[in-house]
Amino acid sequence: MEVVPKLIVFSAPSGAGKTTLVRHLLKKKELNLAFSISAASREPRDGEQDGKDYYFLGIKEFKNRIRHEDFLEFEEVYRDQFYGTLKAEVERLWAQGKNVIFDIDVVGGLRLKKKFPERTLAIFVKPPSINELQIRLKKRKTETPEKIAMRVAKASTEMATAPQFDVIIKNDNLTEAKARAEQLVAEFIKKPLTQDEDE
Ligand SMILES: Nc1ncnc2c1ncn2[C@@H]1O[C@H](COP(=O)(O)OP(=O)(O)OP(=O)(O)O)[C@@H](O)[C@H]1O
Ligand SMILES: Nc1nc2c(ncn2[C@@H]2O[C@H](COP(=O)(O)O)[C@@H](O)[C@H]2O)c(=O)[nH]1
Repeated sequence: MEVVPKLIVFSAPSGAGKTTLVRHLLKKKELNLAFSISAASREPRDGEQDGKDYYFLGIKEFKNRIRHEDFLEFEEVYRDQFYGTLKAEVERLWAQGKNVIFDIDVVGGLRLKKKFPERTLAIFVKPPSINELQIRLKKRKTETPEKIAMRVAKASTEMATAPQFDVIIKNDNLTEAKARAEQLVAEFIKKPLTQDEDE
């Protein structure tokens, strides 16, 4: 039987802990995961590397790639800030036989689930509260107060999408959230696919 690589999607409002959980899972070699490096139109943060954290495209180049239909999904997540999954990126990782893990916004996450319903596990990361998101983003020190406000302003709409995901992981206690994520992903990866998909 052909082994079909899976898609593991982590979505949530900004500051909920997607990146933290994804980085934790990537250390678990037995899960055979590879990170889908998204394209982004924003500037890199201190310490972020092009081709590792994101493919940092300028806005012009990003729009050019949209016109060429290079994206599996893309979204203007915040005003003038585009993010997207390149078709070529997912194909590259599938060719290596890897299960692909995504850290993407809720709209993008649900789009991928719709495109690949059987082979995707769509996980929503739920923070304890919207106020806690603000506290975490302030502590992370990567965003200006204006950008934090913009991200938090979107959080309640994003929280409302949680029931559309396959599963919700509460991220109040990080140790427990990591353990739950590991358990869910390991189970899903082992599960045989029930049907072929028209992709
Ligand atoms: N359970 C937790 N308790 C306290 N702090 C946490 C917890 N989980 C993550 N954090 C911290 O909260 C901050 C936000 O986490 P992270 O960057 O993983 O969020 P994110 O959902 O990826 O956000 P973004 O969408 O902005 O990239 C980080 O500084 C991280 O260390
Ligand atoms: N729809 C998509 N959303 C994405 C993608 N890559 C990242 N993101 C999401 O954007 C926000 C902001 O990210 P940040 O790195 O600036 O904090 C966050 O929700 C990411 O998950 C993507 O390819 N498609």
